[in-house]
This record gives sequence, C-alpha cells and structure tokens, in this order.
Amino acid sequence: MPALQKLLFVFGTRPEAIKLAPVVLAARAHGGFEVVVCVTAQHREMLDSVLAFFGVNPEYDLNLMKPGQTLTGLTTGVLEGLAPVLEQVRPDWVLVQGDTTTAFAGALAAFYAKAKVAHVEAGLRTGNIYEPFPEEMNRKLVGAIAEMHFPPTAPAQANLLREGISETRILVTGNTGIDALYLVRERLQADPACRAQVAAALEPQGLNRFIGPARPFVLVTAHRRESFGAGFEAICTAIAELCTRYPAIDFVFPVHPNPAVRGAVERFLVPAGFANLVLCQPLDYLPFVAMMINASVVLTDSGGVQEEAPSLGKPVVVMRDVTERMEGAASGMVHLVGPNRERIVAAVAGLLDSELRAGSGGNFYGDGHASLRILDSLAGFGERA
Ligand SMILES: CC(=O)N[C@@H]1[C@@H](OP(=O)(O)OP(=O)(O)OC[C@H]2O[C@@H](n3ccc(=O)[nH]c3=O)[C@H](O)[C@@H]2O)O[C@H](CO)[C@@H](O)[C@@H]1O
Repeated sequence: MPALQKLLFVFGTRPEAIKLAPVVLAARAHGGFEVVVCVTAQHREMLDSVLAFFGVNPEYDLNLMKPGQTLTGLTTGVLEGLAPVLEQVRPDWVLVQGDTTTAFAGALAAFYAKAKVAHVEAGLRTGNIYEPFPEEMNRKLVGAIAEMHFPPTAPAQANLLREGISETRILVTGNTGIDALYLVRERLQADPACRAQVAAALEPQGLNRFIGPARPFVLVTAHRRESFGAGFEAICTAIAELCTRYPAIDFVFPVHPNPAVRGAVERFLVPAGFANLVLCQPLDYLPFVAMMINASVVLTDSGGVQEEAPSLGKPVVVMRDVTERMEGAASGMVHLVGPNRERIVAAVAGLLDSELRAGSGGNFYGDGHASLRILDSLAGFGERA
C-alpha cells in the first residue's frame, strides 16, 4: 500500500478559501492523504467566515493582514512566515489556488523548500500583466513554478500549452468554485436549518426580503485594484444613474472593506440617499449565494461571481475591460462592459428592460466534481512513487 501523501494547502483570501475548501474536505475524506492547512490571512474576517462555514480549521495561521498592507510587505510576510511551516510539515505537495499574492509567494516559498507545487485554477490569462493587477502576473509566476497544473477549462489549458508546459503535467478539472457553489445550493434546497441560518444572517442588515419573493433586484460587487480611482467613480455614478432610472428595482451592494472602494461609495453614492439602493457589509458566502439565486441581474468585477452567476442561470454584467473567462461571454450570459459609466448603464438597462430575462445557465466553468479530479491525479503520483 502506497504511503499517505502529505498535502499542504496554503491560502489567504475569501475567494481562495471558497475554492479550496471543497478540495480540503474531499482530501480529508479521501483516505490517501495527510492534510495540513496553512492560512496567511491576507484577508481576515472574510476568510474566517468561509473557514467556519465549511468547517476547515487551519493547523497554521500566519495572521498577516495589516492596515495599509502593501503587496511588497505581504509577499515578504508570506515568504518568511511559510519557511518554518514548510520546514516542519515537509509536504509532498503544496496546493495553491488562483492568482493572489498568497498563491504566488506560497509557490515561491514551496520552491525554495524544494516541495512540489500543484496549481488549482491554472492557466487563466488576459494577456495584459496590468489587468487584472497584480493577479495576471501572480498566476503566470505560479505557473512557472508549478509541477502540476489544474486548469478549469480547455481554453485555460490551451494557454498553458502555449506557454510550453508539457501536457502530461496538465489536467482540466473544472473550477472548484463550482464544487463549492453546488454544495451550497444543495444544502439550501435540502436543509431548512440552512435556510433559517441564511435568514438569521441577513436579518440584522434588513436583507431577508431578498431571499423571499422580493421585487426584482440587481446584486452588485466591485473591488478590482486596477479600477481604483476613475474606474470606481464610473462604477458608482453608473449605479446612481440606474437607481434614478429604475425606482421599482432595488440595487443591493455589499461593499468590499478596501478603503479605496469604501471611499468611492461614500463620495458618489451615500450622499444621494437613494431609497432603492441597499449598501451593506460584505455578506457571508452562504447568504451571498442565496441572494444570487434570487437576483435578476448580477453586476460585478469579480472573477468568482462571473463564474457562479451564469452557473445559476443569472445574466452578468462585468465591469472590467478584459476578462480571462471568455467562456461565459461567448454564451451571451456575460456582458463585458469595462468600468465605463455609459456602457454599464446601457447593459444593465438592456437586461432590465427585457423583462428580466435570465438564461437557462450553463456549466461552462465546472460540473461540481473538480476536487475529486485533482485528488485522483495527485493520488496517482503516490502510486507511481
Ligand atoms: C482576476 C480574478 O478574477 N481573480 C479571482 C480572484 O477573486 P475574485 O475576483 O473572485 O474575488 P471576490 O470577488 O472577492 O470573491 C468572489 C467570491 O466571494 C463570494 N462573495 C462575494 C461577495 C460577498 O459579499 N460575499 C461573498 O461570499 C462570491 O460568491 C465568490 O465566491 O481571486 C481568486 C483567488 O485566487 C481567483 O480564483 C480568481 O480568479
């Protein structure tokens, strides 16, 4: 019988936790692995709420989040913090996900410790190292280090092949974010206690009405670093114009804690006091998914939300100039408009005016079984060793 392989998961933000939690849970249930989790806590509260929801208790916590955190400070913090963890754990594989600074610095720290890196959600590219910034460079750098690459889709695999990575080191798996999404949707459908938990979580912010038969609403998220400044002014003024034009439709905007995002919202949206604009704290993952299921249109610059909304049959307007996820755009479910006031207003209005038409959705990004494919592939290495 082959020895258990030791997997060290390293992650630090809300989206990484959402996309790695299903892999951690499946690895713990698998039997072929010893599993160790180290969080950098590049985000703190938003990370903890996801860990609690999935019941993932990290063995190591670098607790790196600081006010006014810089990318340089974070990178060096992850490198220095991980070195002793790697020394102690001595993993066979270090798993990192996506494109955060934690993923890049985690992969580099693993390389310095001569541990193999497996990259979950590999191969996403826009071709522009400043969009998204710093994510495009982070994921290219992880790609240069990784021994095994798990792209979610065939176009992401093609990007890796173009960069000269051998096809024997690539496996298309689907996105693990869709594993998490379907898991949550199933729990919401099957478990009344889970629905009660969502209602209780939304009640203090007065948001329960959005999970019942609500009047139509648009769910908004925005946080991309390259839109800070002029981009956020355009995003906020577009939302203001939509609030005025559609008084019978609500706009629900959980505001990301980054001060650049909060500042723009306070300057361009708060003073008008729109009755149909609901500004709230970021939502926990479970209530956020419940709201997405009920939304008419989703307006976002998020990568994960761009994958989730069409998987739930919701049309999405993407406030970015470029995207590494053209699969949804090609289907007509995703409208790429940039952080541009006129184009945001036109796209959202187009969807609202067409009787809130939603498509049937599609699983362009995953079928809910990505985690098992990843683990079967890593288990195969153990058997060959
Ligand atoms: C450039 C790019 O596309 N990069 C992505 C980036 O992340 P992102 O843009 O997807 O980040 P966010 O938008 O912060 O998170 C999204 C998640 O958060 C949930 N959500 C949202 C609002 C809320 O109030 N409550 C919530 O729970 C939501 O359902 C979703 O699952 O990093 C990831 C990590 O490496 C990569 O995978 C990834 O490519």
